[in-house]
Amino acid sequence: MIRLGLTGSIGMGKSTAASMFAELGVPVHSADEAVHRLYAGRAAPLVEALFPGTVKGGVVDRQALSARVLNDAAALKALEALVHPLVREEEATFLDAAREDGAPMALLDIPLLFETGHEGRLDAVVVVSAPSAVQRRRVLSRAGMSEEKFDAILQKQMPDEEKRARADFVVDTSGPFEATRRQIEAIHRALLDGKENKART
Ligand SMILES: CC(C)(COP(=O)(O)OP(=O)(O)OC[C@H]1O[C@@H](n2cnc3c(N)ncnc32)[C@H](O)[C@@H]1O)[C@@H](O)C(=O)NCCC(=O)NCCS
Ligand SMILES: Nc1ncnc2c1ncn2[C@@H]1O[C@H](COP(=O)(O)OP(=O)(O)OP(=O)(O)O)[C@@H](O)[C@H]1O
Repeated sequence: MIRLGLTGSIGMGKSTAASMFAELGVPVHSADEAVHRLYAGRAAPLVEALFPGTVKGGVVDRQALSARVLNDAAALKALEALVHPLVREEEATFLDAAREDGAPMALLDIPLLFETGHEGRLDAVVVVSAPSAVQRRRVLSRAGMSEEKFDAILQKQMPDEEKRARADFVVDTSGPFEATRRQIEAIHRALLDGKENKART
C-alpha cells in the first residue's frame, strides 16, 4: 500500500485536496480532525492538567487554548509533545485498517508533516501551494482570523518554498477547483501506475 502524505501551509488547500483524493476512493486521515476528536475525548483531561481552565464541559476550548499557547513558544511545545504522539497513534491505526481493507493507497493529511519529521514514514509527499497573496486573502477572510494571528501561525510553519522543495508532487491551488482536481487525478494515476510497474518488474 502506498502511504501518501499531504501537507502545505495554512490556507493552501489541504482540506480541499484531501476531499478530492477521497472522491477518487482513497482513504483519508486528517490530523486536524484527529486533534478535534482527541480534544473532545481522551486528550481533554491531559490538556486541562497542563493548562488549567482551558477545558469546558469535558471538551478543550480551542479559543482559550489558542490564546494560552500562540504567543508562548514553551507552552506550544508542551502542547505539541502531548498531542502529536496521540495523533501518530491514530494514524497508525488508520493505516493498518486501510491495509487490511486492501486499499492500494492511503492519504495522511498532516499540516506539520515536515516540521515534525514525518516524511521517513511515507512513500511520497504532496504539497499544496499558492502565491502568498492568495494564501493571505483566503485566511484573512475566515471568521475569527486576524493579521496578528495569521502572522503568528505563519512564523511557526516551515516556509512554503522549503516545503515545495521537499515535495515529491506540488499542487498549485491558486486556479479554479477543476484545475486542482486535474492535478490530483494525475498524481493519483502516476502513483498507481508506478506501483503496477514495480509489481511487474
Ligand atoms: C493552537 C490551537 C488550539 C488553535 O486552534 P484553532 O481551532 O484556533 O486553530 P486550528 O487548529 O484550525 O489551526 C489554525 C492553523 O494553525 C496551524 N497550527 C496548529 N497548530 C500548530 C502548531 N503547533 N504549529 C504551527 N501551526 C499550527 C494549523 O495547521 C492551521 O493552519 C490548535 O491548533 C492546537 O491545539 N494546536 C496544537 C496541536 C497541533 O500541533 N496541531 C497541528 C496539526 S496535528
Ligand atoms: N483551486 C483551489 N484549490 C483549493 N482551494 C481553493 C481553490 N480555489 C479556492 N480555494 C479555497 O481556498 C481555501 C483553502 O482552504 P483549505 O481549508 O482547503 O486549506 P487548508 O490548507 O486545509 O487550511 P488550514 O491549514 O487552515 O487547515 C478554501 O476556502 C477553498 O475554498
